Amino acid sequence: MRCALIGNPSVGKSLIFNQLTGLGVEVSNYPGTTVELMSGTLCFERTALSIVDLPGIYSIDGGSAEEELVRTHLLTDPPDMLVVVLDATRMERNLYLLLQVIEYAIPTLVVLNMIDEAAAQGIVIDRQRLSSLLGLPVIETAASLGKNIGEIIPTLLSEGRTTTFSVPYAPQIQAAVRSLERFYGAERLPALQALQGIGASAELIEGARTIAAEIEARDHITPQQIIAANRHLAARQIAGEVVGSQEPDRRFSADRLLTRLMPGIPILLAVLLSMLFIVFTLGSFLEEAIVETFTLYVIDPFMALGLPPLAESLGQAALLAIVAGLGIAFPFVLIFYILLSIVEDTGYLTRAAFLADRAMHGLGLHGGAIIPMVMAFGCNVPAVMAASQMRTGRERTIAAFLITMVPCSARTVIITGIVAAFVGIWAALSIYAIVLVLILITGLLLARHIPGGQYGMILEMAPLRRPDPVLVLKKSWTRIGEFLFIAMPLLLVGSVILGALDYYGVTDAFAAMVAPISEGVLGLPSYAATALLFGILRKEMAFETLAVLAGTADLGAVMTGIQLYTFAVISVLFVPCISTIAVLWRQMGARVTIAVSAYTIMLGFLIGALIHLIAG
Ligand SMILES: Nc1nc2c(ncn2[C@@H]2O[C@H](COP(=O)(O)OP(=O)(O)OP(=O)(O)O)[C@@H](O)[C@H]2O)c(=O)[nH]1
Ligand SMILES: [Mg+2]
Repeated sequence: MRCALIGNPSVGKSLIFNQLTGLGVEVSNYPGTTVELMSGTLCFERTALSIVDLPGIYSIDGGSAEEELVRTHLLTDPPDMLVVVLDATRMERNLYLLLQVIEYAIPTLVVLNMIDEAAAQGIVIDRQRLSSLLGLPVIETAASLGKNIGEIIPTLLSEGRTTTFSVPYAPQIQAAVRSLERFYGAERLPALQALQGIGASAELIEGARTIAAEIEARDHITPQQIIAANRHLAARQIAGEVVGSQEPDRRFSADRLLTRLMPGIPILLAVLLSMLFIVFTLGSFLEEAIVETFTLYVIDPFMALGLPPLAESLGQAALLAIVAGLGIAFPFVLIFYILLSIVEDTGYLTRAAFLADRAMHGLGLHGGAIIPMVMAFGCNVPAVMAASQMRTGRERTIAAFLITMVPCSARTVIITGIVAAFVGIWAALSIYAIVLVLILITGLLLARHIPGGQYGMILEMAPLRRPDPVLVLKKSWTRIGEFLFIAMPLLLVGSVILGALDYYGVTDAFAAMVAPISEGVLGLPSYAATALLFGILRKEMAFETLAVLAGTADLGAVMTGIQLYTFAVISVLFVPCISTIAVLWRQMGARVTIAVSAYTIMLGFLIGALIHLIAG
């Protein structure tokens, strides 16, 4: 099934197209932005629908490049259905085009866009009346607010039809059309076009020219001018019947503030930053409290039991997993989910997604991914869980890769504890820059190479409202349950396995085995490899283990700045921590988890080796 968007310049076609298909077409407040055919696909109730964004035109019978393009498209390769987009603030001019388009007899839906702008200007349109005059379905939208965009495709498919209206042309035009039909066996539309000097059949045009010359000689006006005048009159009459006025809508509309680039983007940034700040500070506070209490009352007493070494090792690994899960991931998960439920229930999430949509498309994601992506700076675990709600496997995979690369708070501990403390603040910031660039590159590459279409996101803009605290807590709790009861057991198992490997000396053997790499290729002391391995358990354990193995907390005394920098970059990049791996496995499956782990290991070592090569 193929459909096309058609309308005057700057009525919002491309904006609608973007929202329907998820493709980035130039949207600008400048007429004539779209000068070629853009097509995209949309999946609606299991049928694929291709949509073409036609360039904006004022008339379909003129000679400009765009007009010819649109006309040829409709004649030679007609879409199955048409969406005619009208600017509700300029009905007469827009109806003029509509009246021409309906002569092509393609099933049509009329979209009255910019309905928000019309309301602001005090213009009201009698939608029902318009619909019955034209014999076509009509819906009202505000593309810039995402309003009713979700109605377009369902209405088009269920109600799109050809019109019952025809422009009352002057008698001499009707007579001319009839004789062209009779003598040349032409259809009505080609006959009308031939009278205006356009069309594919030279014979028909020749015949029409003779008739046109007669009309002009008699009436001192060309058929082309008569046809245009008749259409203008019809457009004016319809507009006169359906357009009314009311008090301009001067109500304060929060939506207008939130969904425009200005001040929408600054507001979005402020919201994201404050969410991040809350997740960070409250999360770290809870984390510290939980970890300290747990160490004091559980781990220390356990170690004091003096169990046999194997039991002690495995027990310790299990306890470490509980600390990692409950003490570190849990506080972030909890706070993130409460905040997420709040932005969702207020309705702000859809506005944020709407604003971020275009930027995220470049990375193969949708606007909705903005919140998980940003919150991953707090902790990757809830971000991965949030991303597993995405609709297509392609998006979930891309999101899994990108989210697990985002430097979470534990990785920030490494960056600040190792690099900012011993190398310098600019060096620390440069690690963030490296990681962000890698995330961008990864996103761009994945978006190009992961198969599967990019589908549009249809956002239903629920009204803004105050969230209900009870509902927010309930929702957060259900989501947290997933983490506690599904990811935690996996985390425990993984950790115990790592503990056993350590007990049987596998980790030391590993360090010895990779010594040529860690020393030769990365320029790191051999114990650094063991520290990196422990970083899998809890990211910042890479830092703590390194200090233990180096025998001092003053890392600057035992390793060079470059070594510390390399170590930090690798531990930030390579393999997400075991909690993240556990949720990845649970939510996205083994393949994605293995792919993400392999990719990040490779990336970490590659960048580490590069740094050593350049600076070491
Ligand atoms: N207020 C308001 N502005 C809108 C609406 N829809 C689109 N716009 C704005 O109108 C401008 C034109 O939108 P486009 O989507 O580029 O229009 P177009 O029809 O593709 O234009 P051409 O490609 O030039 O034919 C942009 O600045 C949009 O943000 C709407 O419903 N309300
Ligand atoms: Mg456009």
